[in-house]
Amino acid sequence: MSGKLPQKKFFRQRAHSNPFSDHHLDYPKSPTEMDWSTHYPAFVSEENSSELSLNAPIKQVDRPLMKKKVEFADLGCGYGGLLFSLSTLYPETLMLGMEIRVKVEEYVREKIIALRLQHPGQYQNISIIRMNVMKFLPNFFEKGQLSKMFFLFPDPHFKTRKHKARVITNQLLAEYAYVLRVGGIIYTISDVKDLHEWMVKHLDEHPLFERIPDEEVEKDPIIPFVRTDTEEGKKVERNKGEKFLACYRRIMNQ
Ligand SMILES: C[S@@+](CC[C@H](N)C(=O)[O-])C[C@H]1O[C@@H](n2cnc3c(N)ncnc32)[C@H](O)[C@@H]1O
Repeated sequence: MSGKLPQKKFFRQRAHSNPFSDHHLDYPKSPTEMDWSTHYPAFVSEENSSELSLNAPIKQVDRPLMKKKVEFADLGCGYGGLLFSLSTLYPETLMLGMEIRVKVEEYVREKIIALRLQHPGQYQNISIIRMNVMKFLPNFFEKGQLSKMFFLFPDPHFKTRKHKARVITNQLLAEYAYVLRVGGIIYTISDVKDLHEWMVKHLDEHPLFERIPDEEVEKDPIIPFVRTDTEEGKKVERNKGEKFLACYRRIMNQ
């Protein structure tokens, strides 16, 4: 491994991947079966070595214990701009990008490896998984595990018959509410007003989310990165497009 950053031009893939087709994705049967040690080797717990020491009682260790659990999830992370920015800002928080396109996932994975080599000790807290966020989320995360979920410039799926492929729907919100802890935040942003209004409508209607007032949202230190640090956000900036932001807090069951 040279530590050379991957070039995006070799990892291009057509913009849309059908979330309903069979992608032959690997996913754990449940969160306890997920091995995070290969994703975040610097966060593997020292307790594993004592488990394996000669004097320790013999015990089946399926997968290494981790010091931390993933807390931030970027759903449909694309080329990973947000992860790379937040990584050094919150070095002790584990973050995961989730992306359905093979080449795009490969690009982010290679970039993480290269950055870890270039900057020893850094970028250890970010990783990526190729997955369909519409299908297997509760297989990866326990109830209330996540503190932040990002839906940044999701695919708009303009046509009415394609709306079911949007990543915010009533059914999916129930899953997001399950993996997001009470007090956790969903961040949504889009340059497509119709999609923004669709996300706001669904989140407003859901009993487990409440909208965070704009004045409060603007005080959140993550917001500038949400607006400008993803590849899509940069593209909208270049084209002088408008960006519509809406953030929601997970609330308790009434
Ligand atoms: C318009 S791009 C935005 C990427 C990134 N969030 C950004 O702001 O640059 C939407 C991304 O979501 C991914 N995506 C769409 N549906 C998905 C799904 N069901 N599961 C995982 N990723 C998905 C697409 O492959 C694409 O990379």
